[in-house]
Amino acid sequence: MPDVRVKICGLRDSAGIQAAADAGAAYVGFVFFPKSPRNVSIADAAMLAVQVPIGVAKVALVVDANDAFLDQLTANVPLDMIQLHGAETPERVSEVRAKYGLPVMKAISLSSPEDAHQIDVYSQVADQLLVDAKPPAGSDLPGGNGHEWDWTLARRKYWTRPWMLAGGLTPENVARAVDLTGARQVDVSSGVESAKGIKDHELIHKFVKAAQA
Ligand SMILES: O=C(O)c1ccccc1N[C@@H]1O[C@H](COP(=O)(O)O)[C@@H](O)[C@H]1O
Repeated sequence: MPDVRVKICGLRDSAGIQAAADAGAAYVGFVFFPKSPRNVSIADAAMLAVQVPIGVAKVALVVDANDAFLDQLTANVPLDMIQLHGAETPERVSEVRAKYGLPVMKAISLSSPEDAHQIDVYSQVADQLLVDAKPPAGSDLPGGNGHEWDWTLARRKYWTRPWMLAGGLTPENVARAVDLTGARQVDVSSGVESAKGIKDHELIHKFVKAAQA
């Protein structure tokens, strides 16, 4: 069985990128959402993206971004994937995919078995899915809240698109989450931070090791 592929999201500096790559991450994520403590500017991301080693995919996370922003982003930052983490409709997913010629990963939050219907809908249009927690009440962020959820909703699902498990994962619980769900890809942000927006390199290493144990 190949290793579980890990995405370290919300990187903001060269050292964090190096730590993720050294640990064996398959993806690194840059967050473009001003309300997030992990927000990066297009200029900073352009500088960071060229430092990402070949073989590690660079993912831009955006939330209901318009074309003007995506035009600027894709013109300036060499990317491998766009992650849509807002309320983008299936039509918008198709549009972004066609216009920018990059694979699109659509985030879907699950809090009940009925939400799984969204998986079928977005599987028709997205290249990958990211299955995440519903944000806790009062949060300004649609993701990145470190909120553990009922992973049994994603238990042993043979969805037709590649998918990533996210939401409240940590070095301590990721092995259990992988075991429970059968996820072959996992995504983390808060669980590898020492404070909001500050990545901890040791936690990054521990997380990748635990995910692949
Ligand atoms: O990380 C953020 O700040 C963020 C902001 C807006 C939308 C999504 C965001 N993060 C994504 O959510 C998952 C789960 O985060 P966590 O591990 O529970 O903190 C993260 O991996 C990002 O893909």
